[in-house]
Amino acid sequence: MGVSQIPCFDFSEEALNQIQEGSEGWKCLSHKVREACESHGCFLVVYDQIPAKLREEMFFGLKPLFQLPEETKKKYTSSIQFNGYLAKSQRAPLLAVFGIDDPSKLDTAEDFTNLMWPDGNPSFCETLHSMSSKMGELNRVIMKMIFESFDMPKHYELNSKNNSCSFRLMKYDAPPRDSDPIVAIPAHTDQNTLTILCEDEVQALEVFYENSWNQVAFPKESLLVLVGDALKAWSNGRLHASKHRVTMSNNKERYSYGFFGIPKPGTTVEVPQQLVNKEHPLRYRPFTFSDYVSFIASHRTDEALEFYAGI
Ligand SMILES: O=C(O)CCC(=O)C(=O)O
Ligand SMILES: [Fe+2]
Repeated sequence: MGVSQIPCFDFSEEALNQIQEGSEGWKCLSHKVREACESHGCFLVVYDQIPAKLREEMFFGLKPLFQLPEETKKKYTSSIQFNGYLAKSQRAPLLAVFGIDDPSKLDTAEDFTNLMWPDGNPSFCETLHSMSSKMGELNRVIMKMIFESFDMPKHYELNSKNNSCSFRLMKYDAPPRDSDPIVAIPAHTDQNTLTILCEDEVQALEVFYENSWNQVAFPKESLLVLVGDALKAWSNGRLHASKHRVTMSNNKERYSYGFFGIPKPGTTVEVPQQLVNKEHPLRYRPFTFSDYVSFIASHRTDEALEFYAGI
């Protein structure tokens, strides 16, 4: 296991205030972000615009949520693939997940919390709504930087209209005492565009680069950003989709949550003409994102993107 040398960028309010969108400083940071997406497929951002109190409230709210009876949790279903309540499974034996449809919309957050707590839970509803809005804003800035680094700001406008999100809340049970480490989510790439993750104090997330697994050490107030298959495909394979997994090795439970940027149902993922040339011949055929996700649901395979859309 290597020591984490994941690129880390300062996205603090103070740092971002010094660079206006479109300025030289902004372009320079956009370029570094793109380089990290090409070399590692992931990077850390120090992001103080999520107050420490909001982070605490999020973790504080997750515990009672996952303690609800299984019948209650199962009531949360969704028409979007991999959203809804996903109980522990053979593939992920310690993990339970809520994949929630875009809770940065207040009514979606309310529908979810009213279903889980029939008397309502306005404080957790507000926490979920605020956290997903703040992570959504960070996603917007990073996507904008990536598109600008390719000198394609117009494509950002087009893509942002078709972008939605899924917010995932995750709980990993503690492995039995004295057990060997347990792979709680096997190695995978995310299918979506960009994922932004936050974990509690139990460090268990690993990313694969330079031929080895590296545990992610989150600096204070940081989040991990990962490139997914849809963004890799859009970039004609220039950006690298980060392979990652979760390995639980202590007798402690773990909570994490993440913002998953996803193209809206029916959106086509297509390599723009500007990214195809002699050096970079077309690598992926256009595909409908939701069809790709349905394909994965029935054919879990390594290199799914190459298999499904590779030319
Ligand atoms: O729990 C984590 O930190 C990672 C979860 C993850 O990789 C996923 O949900 O795709
Ligand atoms: Fe993942």
